Amino acid sequence: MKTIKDLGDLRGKRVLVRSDFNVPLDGTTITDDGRIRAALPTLSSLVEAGAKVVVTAHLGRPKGAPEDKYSLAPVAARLGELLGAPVTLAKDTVGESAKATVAALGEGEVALLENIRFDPRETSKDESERQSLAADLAELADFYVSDGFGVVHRKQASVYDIALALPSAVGSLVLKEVESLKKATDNPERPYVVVLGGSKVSDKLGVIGNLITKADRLLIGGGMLFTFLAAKGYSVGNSLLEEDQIDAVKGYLADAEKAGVEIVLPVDILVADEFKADSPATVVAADAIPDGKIGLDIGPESQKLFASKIVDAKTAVWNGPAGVFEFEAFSGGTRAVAQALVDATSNGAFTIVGGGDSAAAVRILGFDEAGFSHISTGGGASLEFLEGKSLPGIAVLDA
Ligand SMILES: Nc1ncnc2c1ncn2[C@@H]1O[C@H](COP(=O)(O)OP(=O)(O)O)[C@@H](O)[C@H]1O
Ligand SMILES: O=C(OP(=O)(O)O)[C@H](O)COP(=O)(O)O
Repeated sequence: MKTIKDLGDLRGKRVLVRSDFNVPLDGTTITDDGRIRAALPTLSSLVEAGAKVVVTAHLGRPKGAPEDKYSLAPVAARLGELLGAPVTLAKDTVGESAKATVAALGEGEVALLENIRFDPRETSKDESERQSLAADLAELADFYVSDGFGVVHRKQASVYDIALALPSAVGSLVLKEVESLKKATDNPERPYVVVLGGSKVSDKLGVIGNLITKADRLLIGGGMLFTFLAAKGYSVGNSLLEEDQIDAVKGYLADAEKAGVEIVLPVDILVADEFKADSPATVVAADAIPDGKIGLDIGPESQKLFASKIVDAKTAVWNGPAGVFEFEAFSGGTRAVAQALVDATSNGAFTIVGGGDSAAAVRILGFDEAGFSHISTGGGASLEFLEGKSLPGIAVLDA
């Protein structure tokens, strides 16, 4: 893979960088800027080299059309603060505003294109549509740098197709991530424990089949645990449930048993009447979630159980908060998992936290980042890497 240095003298050249700026927001306030900070080494090195830096990124999952709540405006403002120089936000992705913004860039200046997922071609399954967006992006730049580690598992126009349309290089964040994650894939020390949670259930259930062949123990929390409880025949009230995945989960449970891999499920759940910060919380047994209730966190017994299954790990990977940690009353499970990982790290384990929200949770809940061996900016991306899958946004750079 070419690095930025291999691109030669970049002074005055337009360099398009794909970053992952999918940060958590409360309205227009960024609640954790970790992903923006993680992008700084690459962006600063391009600024120092005198390049005209054009950044493309997404925020959330808009439906292929502009939506104010998914505007990258808060990101442009924060990026400007962190770089110490204003970052112009183009009003569109590859249209007139983007062209004018790029044309006005001076050497060492940075501009951000509006949310690339406002263009339906970005996530299209139709290759020719993606290629047409990549061609539009390519007109805005001389070189492409892939630095959005959190999206390298997506075969999307600004991640994959663009790398075939411009001379390309890998950014320093992607390189750093790959180096750290390799430590968990090349002969991981055992026990190897994987903790899963979060809300991207259908995405992340898919990794379990492969992880069963690699890990010794899988702990299931967050939104995905309810599909497991349903697979065991329990009712889950109004909790997050992927009904069409129940059979697949039954298969994972059977495969894990055959392979001697332990699947640890919560024994109690913190439920509420509504998905709200102030909805009163009650603890119920995992096999007795009442109708109408929503599971928003793992319960106190499960927190102890999870901690005991994490502390003796020699390699531990965690993706996906154990509960809705953004609501204080439902942050206990996530806190317990994070603390157990910190304890495992001090016992000598190699520990990885991955994912936009999981990494944000660690910082928002006040944990010292130094308590973990590696905090990855990618959740789905790091899981797919650990599964041993080829990641399109990285593989394409070797093409
Ligand atoms: N029981 C639950 N029900 C609904 N959402 C949940 C539950 N547990 C955790 N979550 C949510 O999962 C979100 C993060 O999921 P995800 O995007 O998959 O993680 P990451 O960004 O770390 O990869 C958080 O916003 C959290 O509130
Ligand atoms: O937040 C992200 O991934 P993550 O939640 O797996 O860490 C990335 O920005 C990818 O977003 P996507 O899962 O909508 O493609």
